Amino acid sequence: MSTSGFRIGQGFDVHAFGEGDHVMLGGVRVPHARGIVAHSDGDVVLHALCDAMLGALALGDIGRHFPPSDPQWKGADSRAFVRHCDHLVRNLGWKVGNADITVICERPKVGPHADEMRRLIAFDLGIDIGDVSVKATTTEKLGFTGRGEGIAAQAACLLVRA
Ligand SMILES: Nc1ccn([C@@H]2O[C@H](COP(=O)(O)O)[C@@H](O)[C@H]2O)c(=O)n1
Ligand SMILES: C[C@@]1(CO)OP(=O)(O)OP(=O)(O)OC[C@H]1O
Repeated sequence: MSTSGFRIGQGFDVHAFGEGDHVMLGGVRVPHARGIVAHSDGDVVLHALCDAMLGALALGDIGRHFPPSDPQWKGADSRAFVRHCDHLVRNLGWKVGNADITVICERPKVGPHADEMRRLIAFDLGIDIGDVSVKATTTEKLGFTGRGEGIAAQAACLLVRA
């Protein structure tokens, strides 16, 4: 592995909408006309972030660390996945320097909840809220997100020496 002072990672996740009245996004319960189909709480923001953190150190992906076949993770709070990834990263001598996350959906509107997501993520990573960015975009009604069939998120993070 490189001995330089930085490692970069990126992650991407998609979940389908299903029955329910809310979606978990960045640890925040966001009211919505649909729920999420998933093994865990289906938080695409946190799943993309975990994959970015794991990817930065070539540690595999979220499904390797928390297999969807394992009943232990049924309905799991995805904040626990983030904290676990943070422990892994810190045990190897790194921490998240900053993270930048984009949520992709027509609805729900993410903007009103973005700062609370940033606060929770920064807390779980033990970093400053100014080092966590949460943004959103529609796909202008195109594709599966545009048709309101599901929601996606992508994340980039930079790891720095702890
Ligand atoms: N689910 C979403 C999608 C978008 N936003 C905010 O609206 C802005 C415009 O989105 P476009 O896709 O039309 O460019 C976007 O920059 C976000 O600020 C949102 O809050 N939630
Ligand atoms: C998070 C895990 C946990 O079992 O399951 P899901 O909630 O279905 O989410 P996914 O993004 O498909 O990632 C795989 C799994 O690690």
